[in-house]
Amino acid sequence: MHLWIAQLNPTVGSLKANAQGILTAVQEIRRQHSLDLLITSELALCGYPPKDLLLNRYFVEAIQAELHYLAAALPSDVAVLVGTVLPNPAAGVKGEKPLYNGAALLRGGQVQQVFAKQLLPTYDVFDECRYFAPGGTQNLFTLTTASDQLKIGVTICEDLWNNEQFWGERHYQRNPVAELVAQGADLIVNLSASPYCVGKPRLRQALIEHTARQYGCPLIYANQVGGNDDLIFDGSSLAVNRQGQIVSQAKGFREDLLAVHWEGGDLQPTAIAPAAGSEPEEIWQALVLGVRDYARKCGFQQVVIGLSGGIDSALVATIATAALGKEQVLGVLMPSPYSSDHSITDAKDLAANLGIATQVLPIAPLMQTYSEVLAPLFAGTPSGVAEENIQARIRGTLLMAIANKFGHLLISTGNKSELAVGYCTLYGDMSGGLAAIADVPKTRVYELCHWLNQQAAQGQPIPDLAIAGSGVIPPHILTKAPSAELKPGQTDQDSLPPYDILDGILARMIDRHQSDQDIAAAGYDLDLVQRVRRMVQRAEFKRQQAAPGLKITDRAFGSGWRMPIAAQW
Ligand SMILES: Nc1ncnc2c1ncn2[C@@H]1O[C@H](COP(=O)(O)OP(=O)(O)OC[C@H]2O[C@@H]([n+]3cccc(C(=O)O)c3)[C@H](O)[C@@H]2O)[C@@H](O)[C@H]1O
Ligand SMILES: Nc1ncnc2c1ncn2[C@@H]1O[C@H](COP(=O)(O)OP(=O)(O)OP(=O)(O)O)[C@@H](O)[C@H]1O
Ligand SMILES: NC(=O)CC[C@H](N)C(=O)O
Repeated sequence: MHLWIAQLNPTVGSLKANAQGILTAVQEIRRQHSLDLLITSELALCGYPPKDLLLNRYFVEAIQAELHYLAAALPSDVAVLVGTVLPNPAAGVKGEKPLYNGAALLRGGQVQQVFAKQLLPTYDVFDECRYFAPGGTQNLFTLTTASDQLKIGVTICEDLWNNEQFWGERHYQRNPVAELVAQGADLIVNLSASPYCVGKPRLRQALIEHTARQYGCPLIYANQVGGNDDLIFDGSSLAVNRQGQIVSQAKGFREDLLAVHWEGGDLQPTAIAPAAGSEPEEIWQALVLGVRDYARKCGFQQVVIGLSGGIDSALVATIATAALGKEQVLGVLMPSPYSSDHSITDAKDLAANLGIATQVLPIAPLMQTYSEVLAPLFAGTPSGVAEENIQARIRGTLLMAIANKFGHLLISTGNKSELAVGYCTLYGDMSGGLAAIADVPKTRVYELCHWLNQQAAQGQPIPDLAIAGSGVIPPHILTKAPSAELKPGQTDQDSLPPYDILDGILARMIDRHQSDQDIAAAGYDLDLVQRVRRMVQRAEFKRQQAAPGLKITDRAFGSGWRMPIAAQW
């Protein structure tokens, strides 16, 4: 039997385009191959996550209409299992939610059978209990072709994740995979929308291999690809046989159509994508996809970035160049009287390497005007953070003026370490529509830049990036001390602990939820840990006004981070 995975990049809400994508996939496969069943990702018709669009009755009705249109438009001899929202017939009874997160089997011009997700993730970035009711247990169907008959068990993303043997603990009462195997499934399929974070593709693969081995049941895993707001979906769909060996594997971070072949009672080897790259390569691909899709799906072609000659803006400009093309990126250099000479030369060297256009807008006259206007009010006070922040705010205003004038998207450059402790200026360097590296700790920023330069030096390809100059990040950007250059001789380490120490503390505090004592026990100074926690808590008001940031870690300051602001704990 010829089973296929459609690893597609839906835009949330673009129902017609998403349905057309599925139809085109069917046509493309059928031009050269046989196709018995096509499996899409979770909520492929409306895109994942649709969030509160689901509270709109007309949106839900439009999805149903599109589902029936798609069923009618498909060739009648092909079966398609499409991820979609379904009405819950028991809506309203004892407070039941009105919808299921489900899948519809389209065959013979109609919706032949429907299946509902049973385990609804409601943690981190997921909020499915807000919209959906958990499904029942009727999730099997039989696929019959001239040569074979196959009992297929349908699961949707989280349904696969409650594996007590794999995790060493149980997360839900029910285990949909075990139930389907007990009901006689020959094969489990999983329609997923599983967002990326560092290490997630490997974790998923291990879970899938383990599950297939544990139940002696082959498994097909179809994941969404693409960026949707803060989330990046890596795809990395795959199929494993009953021994848990990979038989088909799709590309990561790209759309792909993947053949999965069933014969002799098991899945047989077909297409294996090249092995996953290194961790920096994976993060690089995620960020490039995240920036590209955010811009594309919001309707932007060009972006503007403030280039300080520092490492953060250098990395962001490089990501944007790979995401959108060098002609689509404008770097703006805005020296102040406190800017070092190298802030200009390093930024220009970077722009030459990337082949992007630059503009220089000196900000001294504006600083002077601000100072004169504020002089009567500020008279007799020492110059301090307020004056320093004016520089950042002048730059933010100029960048937003350019964004407005030319219809560009302003990409802000703050990293996770700064955002965590509030080392950034509201309405200043925090201005912008997308915070590309907001979930990348400063030490990772360095690691990514070193990786880029290493790839270039060794003549190794960097996915999506064609370098115009001799290298990528000018070496001086990597070696100089990080500085906001808001007053003479300033460095980040005047206000913050060294970044390797700060990031070590932050990873334990934020990603791993450790107490100050736990962190101190790992070798960090308790006073410093407590100071960092205070900074993190105090900066919540800034984070809640920040542009959305692309999630690449286990715990990002985005939709999965919900902290009070006016709180003291
Ligand atoms: N809970 C709360 N809710 C709402 N608003 C609150 C607030 N707490 C303070 N505020 C307000 O926020 C103001 C403070 O925030 P803000 O004006 O942003 O400024 P602030 O945090 O005081 O200063 C910015 C810091 O970031 C550093 N910086 C700036 C720019 C770039 C970089 C870099 O390296 O990239 C570093 C800079 O050197 C300075 O240490 C307060 O004056 C107050 O008005
Ligand atoms: N002289 C400048 N010209 C243009 N943009 C600037 C300039 N200084 C700061 N910016 C913008 O403000 C952001 C914050 O920069 P700042 O130098 O204060 O801190 P940083 O976190 O070390 O960032 P970077 O490593 O990019 O310098 C920069 O990334 C850049 O987008
Ligand atoms: N959409 C989902 O159900 C995703 C939940 C799942 N644990 C994941 O991240 O892969």
